[in-house]
Amino acid sequence: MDINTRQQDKPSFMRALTFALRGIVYVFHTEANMKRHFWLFNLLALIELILRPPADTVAISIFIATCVFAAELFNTAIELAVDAAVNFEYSRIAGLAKDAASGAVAMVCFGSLFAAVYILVHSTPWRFRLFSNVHPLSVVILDVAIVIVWALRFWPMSKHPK
Ligand SMILES: Nc1ncnc2c1ncn2[C@@H]1O[C@H](COP(=O)(O)OP(=O)(O)OP(=O)(O)O)[C@@H](O)[C@H]1O
Repeated sequence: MDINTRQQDKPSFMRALTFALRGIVYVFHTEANMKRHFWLFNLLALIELILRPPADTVAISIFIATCVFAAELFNTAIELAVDAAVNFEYSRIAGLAKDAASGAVAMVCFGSLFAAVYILVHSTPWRFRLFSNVHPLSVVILDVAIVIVWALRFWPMSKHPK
């Protein structure tokens, strides 16, 4: 079956968005590393809600977190494509392709550690600001990001067409 047949009644932007969301939800449900990234994102959000850095720092940290999610999505896409291409047979090149894809995720995670250290240093002196009204825009950004990421993580996984 043509993969576009099922959703041709929707406008192309909505169709593309539906496919993208389906891919994200699939990876959140199936990849152990993506679930780890999800909990690390929650830890980051909680620390930022407590230390309350300025909104520009929060926005950049959320962007970096989405880069980690995106890297894991690319990694999974490459793994699936490689498995489909070699039909789960052993292939040295297939193995190398998967190693390189995992390396990309490791690189982004490594880079994000520097950002985490920067945020922690930048937020000194550390004060417990969870219930304060310091930097209210930071709270708005974090709340919106948390709601979106939780929705993507726990959205029910749809069945893929064969
Ligand atoms: N078809 C294959 N041929 C040769 N080596 C492979 C093949 N499939 C996987 N490998 C090797 O096993 C490793 C793990 O592959 P696997 O598909 O299990 O990924 P994974 O454990 O889900 O990785 P990740 O933790 O990055 O999601 C690869 O990095 C590669 O070195």
